[in-house]
Amino acid sequence: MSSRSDPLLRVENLKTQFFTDAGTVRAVDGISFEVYEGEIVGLVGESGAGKSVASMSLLRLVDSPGQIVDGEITYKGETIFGLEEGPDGDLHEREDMLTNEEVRTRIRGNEIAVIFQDPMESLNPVFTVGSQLREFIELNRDLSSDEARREAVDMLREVGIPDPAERYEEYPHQFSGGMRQRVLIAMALACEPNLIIADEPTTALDVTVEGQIIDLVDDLQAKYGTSFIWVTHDMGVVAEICDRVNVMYLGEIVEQAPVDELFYDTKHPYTEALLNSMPRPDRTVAELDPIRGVMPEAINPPAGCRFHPRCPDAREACKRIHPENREVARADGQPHRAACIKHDVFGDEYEESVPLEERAQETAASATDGGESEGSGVESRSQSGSESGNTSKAGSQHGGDDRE
Ligand SMILES: Nc1ncnc2c1ncn2[C@@H]1O[C@H](COP(=O)(O)OP(=O)(O)OP(=O)(O)O)[C@@H](O)[C@H]1O
Ligand code: NI
Repeated sequence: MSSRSDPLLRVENLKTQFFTDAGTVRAVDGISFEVYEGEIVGLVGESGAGKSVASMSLLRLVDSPGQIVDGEITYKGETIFGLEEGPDGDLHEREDMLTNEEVRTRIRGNEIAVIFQDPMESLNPVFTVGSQLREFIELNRDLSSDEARREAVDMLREVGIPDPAERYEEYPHQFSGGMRQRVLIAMALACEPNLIIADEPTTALDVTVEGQIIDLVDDLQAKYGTSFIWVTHDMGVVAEICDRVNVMYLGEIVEQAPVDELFYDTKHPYTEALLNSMPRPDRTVAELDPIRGVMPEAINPPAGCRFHPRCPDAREACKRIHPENREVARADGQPHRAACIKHDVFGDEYEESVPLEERAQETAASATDGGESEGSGVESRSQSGSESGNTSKAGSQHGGDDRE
């Protein structure tokens, strides 16, 4: 991995929302992360966590009713997205922000390419695979048609398509799912981008083919030094391919660490739960421990820590303190960040707080007792008026609607 100079891509406090009839969906709610040259950065989390919306936001590909409402996206020092406060006090797009035209012609494809889960959405069924690849190269790379054709065949070979000159003449439906995904990788690589965003590119494939594609990406990454953002819900894939990982939950990054750290020194209970629910060769299916409950809607996230209703470690304080992401450890000179108040850097409110599970049991016990006291509930109420950590608006807006 390259040295930690300037990151290739820097995302700061990115927020993307959908304005729907049912309300505002806070799909991406203040995430920050970096991608350095030559590294594969994972974006992992359950369905609905905001991984795809985050990825699309990076290229300003979010469609109405969606909109990036805050934050900054910088690529090689250029502002893909940025806001500043105007004289009227409102936020405006910054002057140095690239225009739509600039993003489309200079950034997309050439600098940052995208690979999606479903290749059929990106390939046109009525043209041959080769002609589509050739045209793409021709358009983006100032090559003659013949040169582009040669390049296209080379690229097909490069991504492991056997008999590339013959397969060049075939249509997308004549390719298997794995082969089509290889074509998309060829297309993404064709303009020699510095960064490829891959959104669950192997999810629809069977495990063997998935493994082959991952090996291919690993090889190509080593050869071309391309950086990747790899979106997946699968911790196994993360372990295989990523250098650093961002774990997303309900629009937020709750843990951020180099991959080995994430697995062997897990700092966030959600990451822990994801790891425990992952099939592993050393465990039987019966030992799998699915994450309890389902992720709530991004339209009305729980107050406090968004994971607290499902968290085995949750305490009373977790219901009201919305923890931002803080550095809780360092690994090989890199930060290990987590958004969980059980860590010392968040102070001792967690330590002093009553575990939620215990409280529930006590309340149940005192109820059957005839309820002679309010039990530990009293204690929790005396802790009101918190000051720390409440930077989020979520707390006040949705306070208490998740109590029961
Ligand atoms: N066009 C849209 N209109 C309204 N809400 C949307 C739209 N697109 C996405 N969302 C919402 O944004 C949130 C994040 O969705 P996103 O697709 O980013 O999740 P994801 O992590 O990629 O999940 P998956 O693993 O299923 O792909 C979800 O609550 C989703 O319902
Ligand atoms: Ni997605």
